[in-house]
Amino acid sequence: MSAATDIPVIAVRGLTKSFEGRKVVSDLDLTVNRGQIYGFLGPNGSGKTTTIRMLCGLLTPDGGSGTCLGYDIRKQAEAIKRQVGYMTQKFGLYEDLTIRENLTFVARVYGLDRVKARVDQALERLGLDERACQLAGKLSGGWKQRLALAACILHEPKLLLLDEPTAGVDPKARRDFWDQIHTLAHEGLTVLVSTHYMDEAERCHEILYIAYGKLLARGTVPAVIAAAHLSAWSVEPIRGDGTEIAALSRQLQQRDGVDMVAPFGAVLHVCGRDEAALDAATRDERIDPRYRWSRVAPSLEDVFIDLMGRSQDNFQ
Ligand SMILES: Nc1ncnc2c1ncn2[C@@H]1O[C@H](COP(=O)(O)OP(=O)(O)OP(=O)(O)O)[C@@H](O)[C@H]1O
Repeated sequence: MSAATDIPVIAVRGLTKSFEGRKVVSDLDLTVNRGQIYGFLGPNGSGKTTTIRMLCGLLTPDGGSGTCLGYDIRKQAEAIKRQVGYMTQKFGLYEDLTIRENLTFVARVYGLDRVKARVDQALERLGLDERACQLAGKLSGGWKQRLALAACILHEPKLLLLDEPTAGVDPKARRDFWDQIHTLAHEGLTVLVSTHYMDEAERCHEILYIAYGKLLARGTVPAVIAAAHLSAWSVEPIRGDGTEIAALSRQLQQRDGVDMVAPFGAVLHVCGRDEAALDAATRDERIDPRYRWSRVAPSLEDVFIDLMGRSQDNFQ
């Protein structure tokens, strides 16, 4: 049976997985549409990799059901694996083989047909053709990731599951990598990508924020920010050596009405879910001449820090 095109690429309900008696993914519902880029965000250990592995048939869920590419995630794992490109955090390339040799090797290991044509196409799609003869071991981190992505699309998957593909890669290379992801999405590929970088989150069509195994927020970046109902102030020290701002941060964290305090360089962001309570809680400090307080729009990072704090409270 082949996957129908009008149904969601991923449609799962109630996904649950425990390790050693501890729930790491809890009752997760997820629907993903074709040609879109979904960013999977959340603190370390929140269950992103586990979810990705359940979706592509590498791990069987303890509970829940659904389909990936039209195939049952419990019963048709092999069919799913054939149509999914999965890029793990660590790609095992052969350093003493060239880019082309690496791709040819991967194509042969997976028993693909038309090896040369597939490798040529992957090289071209990812702009690797001019470097095809370079040794993989001599590539920068960004180019290595691009090679890993090329290896993932050799079998022409319909869905890419990318697990922190740009961890440790410099900003320019990350931007280039994201341009590639967008090109692939334009060509019809659906992408679910986990990341810890806010700038990458902002390049997704939708983001999914997961903490302690629970999906806490999803939607476009503006929708996720709006749904958090956060009010925010930024606090800038006018004079002093910066030690006061650390003390101020500690003081404000204790106050009712202040839900989140986070430093961004020399500036402090102070947020609350109840605007009146936040304003009341910070009234005295806002007239302190050592600081300049300005009302700001909450950033995605503010929202994530707040969500993380809240989920931690629920978890403990
Ligand atoms: N095979 C396993 N056996 C036991 N525990 C596991 C196993 N795989 C994952 N875990 C645990 O499950 C939790 C969730 O891990 P997971 O890798 O899914 O999180 P993550 O959100 O991808 O984290 P990160 O952002 O650090 O990659 C972690 O506490 C991890 O230690």
